[in-house]
Amino acid sequence: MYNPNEKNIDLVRDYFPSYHTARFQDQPEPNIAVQDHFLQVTKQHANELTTKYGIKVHNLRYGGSDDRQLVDVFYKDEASKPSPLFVYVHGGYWQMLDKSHSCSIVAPLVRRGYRVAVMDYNNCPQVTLAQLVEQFTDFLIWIFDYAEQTQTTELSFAAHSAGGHLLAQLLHIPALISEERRQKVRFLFFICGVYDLRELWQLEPVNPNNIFGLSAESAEQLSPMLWPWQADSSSWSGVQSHVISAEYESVTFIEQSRAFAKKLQDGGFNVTFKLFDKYDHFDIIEETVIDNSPITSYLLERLQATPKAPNFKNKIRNSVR
Ligand SMILES: N[C@@H](CC(=O)c1ccccc1NC=O)C(=O)O
Repeated sequence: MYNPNEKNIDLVRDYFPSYHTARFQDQPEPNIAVQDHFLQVTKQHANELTTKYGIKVHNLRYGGSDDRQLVDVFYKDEASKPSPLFVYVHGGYWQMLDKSHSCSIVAPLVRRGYRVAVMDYNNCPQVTLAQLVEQFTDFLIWIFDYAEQTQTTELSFAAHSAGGHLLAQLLHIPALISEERRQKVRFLFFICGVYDLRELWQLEPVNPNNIFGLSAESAEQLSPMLWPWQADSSSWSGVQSHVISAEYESVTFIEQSRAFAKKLQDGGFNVTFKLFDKYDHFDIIEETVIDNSPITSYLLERLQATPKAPNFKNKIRNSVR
């Protein structure tokens, strides 16, 4: 947990998920091997969507003109058929990875009738973290517009690592998303995220030359862990959040997820916390490509539960009157 008096020399290690894998222990540098493997297999998953599985894709743009404010929407039949939409936000400490490493989850969901939007964003230092967060909120507005235009029945989001920090914006910004739009949202999956920037922004290996453009003050302002969550949770009562962590993560990462879930819960949100055995920061995403892996089974079981009845609360209230 955040402790300004902590002089732990291993703090950097705590903020480098690759050091906590239990795989590749026969390699000279397991932390390098695990990241290389992640890049290689996730890229393969992306390539196979069109070449092996015949999944179609629309390449769209949510902002900018020649930068990375891009979204790929994957689908089986028609892009605008009434269907649920699932959005994936990748991680990479706001400075690495792109949508070509972010498609592992696509095939299992498209097979089940989902459209899956994989979004890209400008990384630091091209933008500061504050600018990136602003561009991410542009994306959120865009995706709700898109959902309306394409007969989306319901909307769910998953985000990995630094992407979880970005996704927290959805629940936070008052009036960003209207009541009516909020009712379209069903599930948020926060997978191995970071929610407190107070330590990490000061670590040179994580934030070299302060490419995030943060100060002590802005790091606090941009930390979901410190936001006043009570403010508008009632308008999100139809949304279920699942905060997920993994056994082979640092204690710091596991505790950030646990504490974030607690914050949401104390703020009145519907939330669960789950710690997956055996996964590390990377294979928990790699295995989303497998239909019956523990992580995909978990996601599908929740996504495929009975849809919520519209205005369910009102109906109950009316019936007891
Ligand atoms: N350099 C980091 C890499 C990293 O943090 C990372 C890699 C892929 C996906 C997410 C990551 N972390 C947070 O977004 C490490 O060694 O673990």
